[in-house]
Amino acid sequence: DLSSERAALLSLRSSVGGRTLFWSTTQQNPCNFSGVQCNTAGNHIIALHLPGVSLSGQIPIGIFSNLTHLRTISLRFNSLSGPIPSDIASCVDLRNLYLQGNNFSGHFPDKFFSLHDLVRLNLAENDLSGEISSSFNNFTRLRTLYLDNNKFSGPLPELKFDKLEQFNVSFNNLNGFVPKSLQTQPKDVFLGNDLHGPPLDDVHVPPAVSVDFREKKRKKNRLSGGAIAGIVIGCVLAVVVVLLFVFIVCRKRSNKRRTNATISKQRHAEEEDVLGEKPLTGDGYPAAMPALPTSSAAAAGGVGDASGSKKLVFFNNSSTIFDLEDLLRASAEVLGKGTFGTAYKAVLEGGMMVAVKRLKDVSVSEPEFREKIEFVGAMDHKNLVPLRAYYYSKQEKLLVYDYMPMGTLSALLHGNKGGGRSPLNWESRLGIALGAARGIEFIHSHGDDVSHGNIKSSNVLLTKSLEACVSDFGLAQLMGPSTTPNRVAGYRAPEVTDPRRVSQKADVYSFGVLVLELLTGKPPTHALLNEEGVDLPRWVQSTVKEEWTSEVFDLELLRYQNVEEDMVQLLQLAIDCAAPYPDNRPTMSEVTSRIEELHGGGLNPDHVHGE
Ligand SMILES: Nc1ncnc2c1ncn2[C@@H]1O[C@H](COP(=O)(O)OP(=O)(O)OP(=O)(O)O)[C@@H](O)[C@H]1O
Repeated sequence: DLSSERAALLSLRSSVGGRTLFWSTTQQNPCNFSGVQCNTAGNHIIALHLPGVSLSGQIPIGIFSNLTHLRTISLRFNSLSGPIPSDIASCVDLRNLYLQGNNFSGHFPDKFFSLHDLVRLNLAENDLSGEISSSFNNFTRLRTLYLDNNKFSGPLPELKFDKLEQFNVSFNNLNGFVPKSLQTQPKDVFLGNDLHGPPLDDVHVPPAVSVDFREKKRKKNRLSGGAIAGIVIGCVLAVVVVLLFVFIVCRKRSNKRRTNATISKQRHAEEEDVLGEKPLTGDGYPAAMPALPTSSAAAAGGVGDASGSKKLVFFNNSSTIFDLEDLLRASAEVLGKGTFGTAYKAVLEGGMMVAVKRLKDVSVSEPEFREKIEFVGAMDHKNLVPLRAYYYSKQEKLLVYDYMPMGTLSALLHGNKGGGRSPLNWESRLGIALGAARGIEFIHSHGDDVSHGNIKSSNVLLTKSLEACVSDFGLAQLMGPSTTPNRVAGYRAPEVTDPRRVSQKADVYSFGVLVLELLTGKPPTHALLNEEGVDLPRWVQSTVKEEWTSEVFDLELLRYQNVEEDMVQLLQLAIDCAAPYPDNRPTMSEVTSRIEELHGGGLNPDHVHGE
């Protein structure tokens, strides 16, 4: 008897913000609906979950007319009997109705056809009877329609749902032909009826067609003489280029060895840590870029251009040029220590701000470093943090990025939730997901083997207008095998064993976890210092199962009306991205276009402001 459990229910309800009446499926006590009364607080409940809790008997009339804000009703796998309560029709916002696995009988109530927002309807495994009405077409947003294993009879009407994803009418007493609109469904969903026509009848393919097809395929696979010649010439040229490169590198090395022999002593004395490790001040910040070298010290070693002086090397896309001395004169503060070294914010004399990353443990040779960093610097996209310049000397490797004033997504999501922090609204979160997706897609567009390798919320930085920019691209490949990125455990795809070799599909997995983090407001395992976090993909899967409900979403998001459907779609995309098998994950360009659809189609300015 639920009324005797009221205290437990109340405490459960308050733990989820007073909006969800949730009865755990592990609840063993048999209970029924007699004596359940809803007070005014009940009016705010938006989801009623009572799956598999041995509810039996008929649901008394009037329960649902007191719960008119319900969006989800789940009474699956109980022993409820009698007609489907018609007062469910008073829940005008209803999206999900799961009554599967009970003994409901009688007709599907006509009153329900006014529930225009219904998205998931699961009536499978009951004793429902009567004809399937063409009024089901009123559910224009329907994605799931499960009517299987009932006693529905008569013909199947034309059912046209633009967004239908799940459909099943098998094992009823239906007869006649499968209507045209449903002929694209798989055979299984119609079995166990007296139905005819495609897809139930096999379609015979004449052999001539398949022969033609094979012939075409063979032709397609054959290479023309010109193409073969092109490939041979290309290969020869590639070999010549490689040999030339090896020759130049060898010559350079032998020259360098000779020069080193004469000046090495003097250089070793002078060449020093450009920045030096200066002790931090009491509040954790040094007053300026530590240990500024004089220009003569700077000139003593390192990069060496034609004139022999140390220089910052700028990339083409940089509009503002400053030199190493300007940078070293700048006032600076530590932004944080990452896997690859320490990041500083430097304010140059004119007021320009840059973020300087001082790399440690670079394992690759100088030419390899330059080649890799030039590749990174050439990446120019509005959703990547621009790498403006780099500096290379034996002792010191610096990377100069644009400074991103709003900091990281991680800090914004999990930073101080107390006063002074403005919550991220739905529009911003969707925009951030889209920006990050576009940035990663751009990286992937440079070749099948080009990936980011370290996607996480602390590597997504934000502009003042909350535009997302992905950072740290290409750094993992510069480091030795002992450098393992910090706090990535929760983001790393299960198949990744070497953090320096992360496939594009593994980036997609990490991106999926990042989107789950955006939607749930929860950090994944070990994403934050000293915090456990959760295995986000598993947690979301276990909470959501088949029931698309609001419970997984960040409480801050629940205040936004009418975007739940979009949130559910983004959640589904994130779950797809975090599929355990890489082949089941979408590509980044598929991901981007799915988010673009939501961004373009779903966002109504009226919906993004709170209640
Ligand atoms: N371009 C930037 N603009 C503003 N802040 C930045 C910038 N780059 C880094 N930061 C800040 O510096 C901190 C340290 O960054 P860094 O990239 O070195 O480490 P991380 O992202 O925390 O970890 P990892 O190195 O494993 O990716 C970040 O948390 C961020 O707050």
